[in-house]
Amino acid sequence: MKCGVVAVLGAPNAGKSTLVNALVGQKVAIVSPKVQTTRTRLMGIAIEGQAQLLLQDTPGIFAPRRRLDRAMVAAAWEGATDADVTLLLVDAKAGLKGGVMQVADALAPRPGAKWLVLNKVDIAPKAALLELATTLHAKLPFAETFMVSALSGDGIPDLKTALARAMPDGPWLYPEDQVSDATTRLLASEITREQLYLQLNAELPYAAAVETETFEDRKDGSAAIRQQILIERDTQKAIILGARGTRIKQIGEAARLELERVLDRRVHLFLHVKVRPGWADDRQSWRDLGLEWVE
Ligand SMILES: Nc1nc2c(ncn2[C@@H]2O[C@H](COP(=O)(O)OP(=O)(O)OP(=O)(O)O)[C@@H](O)[C@H]2O)c(=O)[nH]1
Repeated sequence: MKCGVVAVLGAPNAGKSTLVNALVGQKVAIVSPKVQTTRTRLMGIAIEGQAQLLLQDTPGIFAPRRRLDRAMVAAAWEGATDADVTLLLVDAKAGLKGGVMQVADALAPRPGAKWLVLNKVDIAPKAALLELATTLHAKLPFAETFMVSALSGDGIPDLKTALARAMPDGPWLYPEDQVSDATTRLLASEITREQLYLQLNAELPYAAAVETETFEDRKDGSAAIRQQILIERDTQKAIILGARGTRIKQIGEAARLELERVLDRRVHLFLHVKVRPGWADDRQSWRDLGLEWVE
């Protein structure tokens, strides 16, 4: 038996969550076209032959400003500390944009094997791939290089096989059927948060948090889930609710359908929007949300 940790690092929007989902073979991390969607540290668990891969999905690395942003950066590096293999995931279409070189610099002194994974080959021009790989290899001696599309699954089986081979010998740390270390409650919060990112414009999703208050198993096999959407101001509440509540209804409906797909059961979802000024700077709010506080 083999078991080890794979950290996935990269600039915001490189496709880290999409890659973890592709390797696990099902959705464990939420994905959106907006940067810095990933807020909590999450581990996806994949199995390949005799090997169990513990995949550390990390928030995108960028220059931290707010406390919440600093927490994300801290979580990213923590995820990479004990990794047997660290993947530097690069959006091949965006190339070196978005701070890729800074991530590579910071990665250099870290222990463990470092592999380069160029993602989004489905939309990146072929010529750019080779050039990008050459530039990054000049910067850091990566032991392996892969070209994949986390979205279409192209190249993913090869990467997974290679990762399995690189894992150290040892017993599996999680049961065979476990796909992530997130609680069902946290997953439920994340799925609603994903809809906020997909359905709300501009900065609003970044000012919001989702807390699952109750998760009730009903006799008929369905789940009743009550969640609070925390935001900072009344004006934001009006936007999330929409005219006659149409927006929140759409958010709830889409989140419910996704929850039913992921949990494989019927779901009743009750959303409540609550204004909590300054929640992002409040220690107790963080604890309620399952986030680790950073000074
Ligand atoms: N065309 C294409 N799009 C991709 C691919 N992988 C990811 N994406 C898209 O890129 C966007 C960002 O993907 P995420 O997986 O959320 O990226 P992330 O690196 O986790 O982002 P952060 O949360 O900002 O750290 C989403 O719209 C994905 O659908 C790919 O292989 N091809």
